[in-house]
Amino acid sequence: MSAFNEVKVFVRIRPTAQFAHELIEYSPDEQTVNVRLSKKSKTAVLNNQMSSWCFRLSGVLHNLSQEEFYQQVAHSVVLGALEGYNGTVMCFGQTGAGKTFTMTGASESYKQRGIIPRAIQDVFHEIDTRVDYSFSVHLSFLEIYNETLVDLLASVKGGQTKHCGTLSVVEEPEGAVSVKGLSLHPVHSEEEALNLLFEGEMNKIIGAHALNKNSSRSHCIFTIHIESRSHARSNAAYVTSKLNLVDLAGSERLSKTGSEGQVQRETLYINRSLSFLEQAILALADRRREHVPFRQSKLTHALKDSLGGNCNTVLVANIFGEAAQIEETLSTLRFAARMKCVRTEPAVNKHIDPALQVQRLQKEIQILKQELFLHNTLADRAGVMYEDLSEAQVALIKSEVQRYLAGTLDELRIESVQQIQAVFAEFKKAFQEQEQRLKEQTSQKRVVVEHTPSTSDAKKPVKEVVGLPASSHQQSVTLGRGKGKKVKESSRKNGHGSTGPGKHLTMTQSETEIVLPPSVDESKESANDEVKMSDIPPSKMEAFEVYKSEGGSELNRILKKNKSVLKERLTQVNNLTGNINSIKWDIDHMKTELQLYKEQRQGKSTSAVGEPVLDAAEVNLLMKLREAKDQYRQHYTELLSTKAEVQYCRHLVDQCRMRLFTDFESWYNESFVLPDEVLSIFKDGGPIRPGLVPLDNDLALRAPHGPASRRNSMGSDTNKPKPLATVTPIRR
Ligand SMILES: Nc1ncnc2c1ncn2[C@@H]1O[C@H](COP(=O)(O)OP(=O)(O)OP(=O)(O)O)[C@@H](O)[C@H]1O
Repeated sequence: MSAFNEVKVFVRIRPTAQFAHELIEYSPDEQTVNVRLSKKSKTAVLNNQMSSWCFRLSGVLHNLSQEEFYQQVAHSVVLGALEGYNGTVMCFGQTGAGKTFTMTGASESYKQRGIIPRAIQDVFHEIDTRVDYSFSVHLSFLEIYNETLVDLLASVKGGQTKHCGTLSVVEEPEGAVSVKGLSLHPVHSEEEALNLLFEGEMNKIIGAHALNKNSSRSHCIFTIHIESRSHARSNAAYVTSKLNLVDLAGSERLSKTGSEGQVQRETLYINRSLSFLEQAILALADRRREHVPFRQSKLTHALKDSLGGNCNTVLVANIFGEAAQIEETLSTLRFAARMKCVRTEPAVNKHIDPALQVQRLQKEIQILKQELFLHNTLADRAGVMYEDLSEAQVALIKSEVQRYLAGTLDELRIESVQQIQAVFAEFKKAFQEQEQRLKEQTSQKRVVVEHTPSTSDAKKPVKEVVGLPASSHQQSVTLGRGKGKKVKESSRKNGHGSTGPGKHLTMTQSETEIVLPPSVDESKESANDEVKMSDIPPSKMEAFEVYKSEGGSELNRILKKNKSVLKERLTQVNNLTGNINSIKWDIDHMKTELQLYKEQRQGKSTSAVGEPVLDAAEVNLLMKLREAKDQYRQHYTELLSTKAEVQYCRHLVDQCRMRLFTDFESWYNESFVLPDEVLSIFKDGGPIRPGLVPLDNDLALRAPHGPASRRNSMGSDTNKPKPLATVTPIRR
């Protein structure tokens, strides 16, 4: 079935010997009905221009047996219901046109049985063939009489109903509707279901009528509720559906039927509810309409999900074929044509059984745990636990986190997700406690006095004082632009008591005065400081220059010194390399010359013991060669040692630079970025302690000798050195 379906609309013409062929014509394709009203027609109330209508429908069914009619109209809807699609088959039309005959059939003949008994038979027949599924079927039978909901099976035992009292239509999630209080009767066979149908039929309200001696005076909705589950073991999903078989009360004209009293009252109700049904259909057919007035009557409300929901809907328009009824026939066909424009969106009603789903998931967890155990065993982590942590384990994690935050524990051992969660929970708790403490401290310490400046005060600078005695405000504070981010004490700015970069910044007015009672420490620290304020923090470049000349001057001096030592050592390396290469060249040259001497001497002068006799020039050359080799070794050793020094110097320069940057960042954040509340946490002490770190004199390159031992004391060198000049090794 497609995503969107048009409602299928069939016309059924009640057989008659006086069929008005001159007025009603249906085409051979059996999908079109033409209605003509001639001027001569007694009942014609329409003008000449509007005397002919053509209605295109899903089928015009005339002289069809009940079986043929069922197969064409209802069989596919019944099959859909067994698949999980809701279905509705509804008969509409004039009193006596054959709605009940179509829906229930003639009681005197089995062959003449209508859609409901055939649908029941179809359902149970299909259930028998679908052996892979288990089905449960329930029935309900609702009557709407004079806008009152009546349970036609209320008197039957064994029904299930969740609510007692008056029946009411209730809306369920996703646009479905149900009738609260309506009894649902489980049925296991066609016979059981038919018995309930007959029982309900007996309770229907029927009255004698001019056009029908057994006229239905109410709307009746017979519903087959189907639930099916696959026999596949682990399948927690199941589908449900409702098959609504609706026999509407007949539309009629009071004037025509001459009804009086009770029947007249019923007729008024019937006509009113059918008129609301038409309005709902009109709204549904017009796709631009957002609101559909379903709640105007019990009938439209009860049929809400059948008309505009996820349902396969079929309308049977029952008409007379006689000339006398042509106006009602026209009106029924108009309704049918509108209904054909309504679209529904059939969808299978899938559900998940929570109990089965839990069982399935538990089994899955079990398997996953086994797999995890196997994996951990193979990865040598067999001891890792995945169960909930015990109180003792939680307490241990808590103490470890506290030690970690206090800095007495370097690492937290994490082996499972449970642990991670517990650790994070502890972190969160610690953070919240700290925050709470902070709030309490702030509320105790801070007294904010809002001050609205008088006209005369408006142009004067207004003061903001942080932690200073009231008497010292005026001398100690100059104000920023008002919306300024921070006001910092200069002692914090430079970290070593000197004036920070605040002095470079613009000072203007603020509009509030905040007076704080001083703490002892704060008053001590700030009493002599001139506080300068700015609304925008200085650029980092600018601030860095200031920092290097003030708070970070000592570190900067050491860095510069280290750099110059490094430069000196690099020059030495380059000089030594040059020397070594030139000695090597000399050595090679001398070796070539000696080789020549050796060749010239070949077979000539030898001593008494057979050794070659060297001349003075050759001896001289040999001595020079030895000297050059000694020199080479000496320079080479020196080069190695200088290179080691270069490495070490480079390491220290990098460390100095890092330290300068880190300290600058802390100083910058404390001076311009971090809120006072955070800074006060640091002041009060605690595990977190960013900020200025005392200078470490070990970073100074006082005596760059013995590089190996110093390098060890500084830890491993992770920075890559620049390549130095290379030397050519000599063969010894
Ligand atoms: N297609 C048909 N073939 C044979 N008989 C029919 C057919 N349609 C209707 N009838 C007969 O017409 C009479 C009236 O039909 P029916 O009771 O079904 O009308 P109705 O539309 O339900 O009327 P009401 O709205 O008053 O209940 C019945 O006796 C019924 O057997």
